[in-house]
Amino acid sequence: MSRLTGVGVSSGRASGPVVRVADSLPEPPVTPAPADPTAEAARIRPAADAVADRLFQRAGRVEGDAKAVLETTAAMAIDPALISQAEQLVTGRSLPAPRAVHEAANGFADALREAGDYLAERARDVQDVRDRIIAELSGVTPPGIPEFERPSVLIARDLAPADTADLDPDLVLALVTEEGGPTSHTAILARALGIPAVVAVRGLLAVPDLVGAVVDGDRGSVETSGQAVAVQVAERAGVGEWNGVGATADGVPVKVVANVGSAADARAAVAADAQGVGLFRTEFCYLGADDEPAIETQRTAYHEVIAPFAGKPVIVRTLDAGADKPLPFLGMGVEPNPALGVRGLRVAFDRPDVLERQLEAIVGATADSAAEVSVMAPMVATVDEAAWFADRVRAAGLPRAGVMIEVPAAALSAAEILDAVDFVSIGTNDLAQYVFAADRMAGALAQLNDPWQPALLRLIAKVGDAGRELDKPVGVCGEAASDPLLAGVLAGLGVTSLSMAAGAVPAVGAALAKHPFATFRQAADAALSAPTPSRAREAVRAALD
Ligand SMILES: C=C(OP(=O)(O)O)C(=O)O
Ligand SMILES: [Mg+2]
Repeated sequence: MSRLTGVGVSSGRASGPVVRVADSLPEPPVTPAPADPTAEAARIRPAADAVADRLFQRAGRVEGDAKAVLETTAAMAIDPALISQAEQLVTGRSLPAPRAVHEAANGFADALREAGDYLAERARDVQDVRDRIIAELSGVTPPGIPEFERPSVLIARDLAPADTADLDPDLVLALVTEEGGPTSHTAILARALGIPAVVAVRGLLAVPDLVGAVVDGDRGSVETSGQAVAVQVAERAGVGEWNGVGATADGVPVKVVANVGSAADARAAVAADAQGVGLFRTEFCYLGADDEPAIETQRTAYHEVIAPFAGKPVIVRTLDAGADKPLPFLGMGVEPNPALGVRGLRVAFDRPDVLERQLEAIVGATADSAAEVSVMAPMVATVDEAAWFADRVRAAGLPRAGVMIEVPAAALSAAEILDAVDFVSIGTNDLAQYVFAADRMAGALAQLNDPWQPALLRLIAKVGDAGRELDKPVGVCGEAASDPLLAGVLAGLGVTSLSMAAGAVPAVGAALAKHPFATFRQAADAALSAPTPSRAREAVRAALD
């Protein structure tokens, strides 16, 4: 046995035989040039249609988040822009169809990667669609998860949502990936299934004769073996039952709400019984647009997302763009250090007109729905910025204004900021990045971006204390909220709502219902005084056992 380490992103221990997900297809060659480029180009659309049909068929057999994931991937496969670009590469540059799809899709994936953060993770989905269409064109089996014959540990470079959407949880003992980080799809999926997972395990795929593995999601370790390893499931968290009302066992309310970015996400959130929306990322409405979308276009797009939540809270986040998530119409130059540059609310200081038009569209979408809409700003650093934003929101006629706490300075001024706004929501993805000076997308720094880092939890505690003092809501809408073991800790730290991908909603709701509030307070104290993330996890497990 040899021991590898990575970042534990879902608790528990399990061991068993290994099933390895095939890597991406090899890069298709640039030659030979097709004899009839028009006929070659005409092969692309039917291949994309066939891929989409299969994904839609799979979507028809499942519900909720899995359905939304498969439908979104299917829609990506038949994206007219992707298909027509690939067709043009065949007719214009005489590339074989598989190569043309490869290049066109890579262009899209690069644009998403440049868009940074959350959108960068979508690049993986485009690659997945690319490989499916290429496999269809080439008549080979698409890469992805092979059929499981028995319960196994799934090993992969990284996992795409469409690979795993309809995975049978009874057959997957644990997930281990060489790439990915605490906010990756693998992490979200494993927590939703209640199975252990370790990501960013460097050297995993280079292990020769990997037959069995022992996975420890708490310690972030994987023992690999060339021999068969018996199936054993120790401390599998399981998902448990949830009645749809977020509360501790003794009835202290902690709202369990969803992160959404599209109408499909909103449908998945409703299907998962989310109590509302804690983060609506509106960037999607602007993506790929050369010009700023008209107010009416925005209003319609927002309405589609907000409307399903009649009588429920929906927090709409204003545009989170900048040099790291560039939008052509903002005309922002290249910055040497974009994560620290003019991004989020900072863009609105230069372009208040863009914010004003967005607020007008949100007011319209709110009027068209029966949801309880609030608005919040990303990337706020000071009390003055928070007050500036709240003034504009109220002047636009919206009843509730909040800000995200994702810059350490804002966490340290939480009480003063909460005084100026109606609520705050902690963005743990960025807060971790800025507290540890560690790019959230850098796999090599995944351990620093672990939300169990005690230094991060101490900052969250400061914000929770401020919320209690001022009796105002404090949410968490970063990926930390989707970890069921961490959920109770966050509640104990004073967090009053947790917002996450729809798939994580039932597991988090069930975890909150397992213990009374006082137990979560004790667990939170134990996590705060732990020296390392793995010791924090162990201490919390002990407190909750
Ligand atoms: C929720 C967050 O915002 P985003 O992931 O969109 O940057 C965060 O930073 O935690
Ligand atoms: Mg953020």
